Amino acid sequence: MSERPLDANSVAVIGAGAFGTALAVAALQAGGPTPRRVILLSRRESQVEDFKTSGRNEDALPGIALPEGLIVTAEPDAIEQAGTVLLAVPSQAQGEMARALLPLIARRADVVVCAKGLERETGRLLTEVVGEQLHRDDIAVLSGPGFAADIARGLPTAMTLAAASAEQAHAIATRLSGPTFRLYASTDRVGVQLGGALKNVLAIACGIIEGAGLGESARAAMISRGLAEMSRLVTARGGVADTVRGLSGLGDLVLTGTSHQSRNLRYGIALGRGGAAREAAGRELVEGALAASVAAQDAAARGIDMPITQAVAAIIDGGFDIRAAVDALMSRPITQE
Ligand SMILES: NC(=O)c1ccc[n+]([C@@H]2O[C@H](COP(=O)([O-])OP(=O)(O)OC[C@H]3O[C@@H](n4cnc5c(N)ncnc54)[C@H](O)[C@@H]3O)[C@@H](O)[C@H]2O)c1
Ligand SMILES: O=P(O)(O)OC[C@H](O)CO
Repeated sequence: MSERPLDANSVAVIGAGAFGTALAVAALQAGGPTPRRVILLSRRESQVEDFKTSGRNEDALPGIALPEGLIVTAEPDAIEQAGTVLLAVPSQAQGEMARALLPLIARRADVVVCAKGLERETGRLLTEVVGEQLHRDDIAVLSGPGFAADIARGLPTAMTLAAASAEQAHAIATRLSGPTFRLYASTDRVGVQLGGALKNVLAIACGIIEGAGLGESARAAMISRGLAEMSRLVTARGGVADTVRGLSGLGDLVLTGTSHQSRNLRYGIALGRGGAAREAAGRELVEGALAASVAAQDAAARGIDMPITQAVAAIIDGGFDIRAAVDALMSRPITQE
């Protein structure tokens, strides 16, 4: 890690996809009257050139003009003095990205995971994966309901920032909150991350229900019972059950499970209409399709009942068709709510 002095007013966003670009816009606006230095690190020089000529990131956020003052670069050295580092690459790239940037990230910088998922091979939380690479145990996480396009357009959005201590969570949340982007502080990194990973799986289930024409009552049942599953895994992994009722659980599940802006929902709709799992995602990132099987395996290993997550995983793996999955869910023994 870099020993250089920190610039507390500087924010580096790693990954110039939809969410990274939106967070860079929010971070710039969060500065208020104090000029902020916000660096958006892309891995593609062509994207940097496009931004310089058009003032947009047309690949990631089509039609949205980005504010002046944003520094978009493909030069990793540019992040060296950043006081806050937001890792906005997909879940499975978080560890490798942290390893690559280790020499550049300042030792005292706040590092924030901004992806929703679990490590595919192990089921570990992304804060653990990144922490291992950076030799730290104080990696924070940002999660909750917020579409990148809404955030970048300046529509009102609220999300959760969870960190190892209440002081750190409050400091980062305050630093990144602005006129239209509001962060709530939490110390439940387990609950917040499991909420983000599992709501994607449950949004796929909502999509399957919609695509297969199973009705809105089924979707409401799925959201409630999905939340119950989420709560069981959160508790078993040492998180706080109440967290699932907040922005990172219920809030994000309602958003992702009902809005056609969601890639996870659209993927589920394609599956529900009979599409093959391999083709349903197209070229889009569908985090829930990666998280479903690892969450299902984790639940099974812990002896936790997560029938919806298990059904989604089995449908994606081709082990279950939708009719069989519905029959299996509806014929389970009657239990207490
Ligand atoms: N898009 C949203 O509305 C939104 C909102 C909240 C959270 N998220 C989360 O943010 C994460 C990123 O999503 P996104 O929507 O920005 O995706 P995206 O596909 O728009 O962008 C991903 C970016 O990461 C880069 N990237 C991909 N693989 C990489 C690798 N191996 N190494 C380095 N860079 C790599 C890509 O070039 C791209 O710029 C996901 O975990 C998602 O769940 C997204
Ligand atoms: O497009 P999705 O399904 O990845 O959802 C984006 C965000 O996670 C919504 O909060």
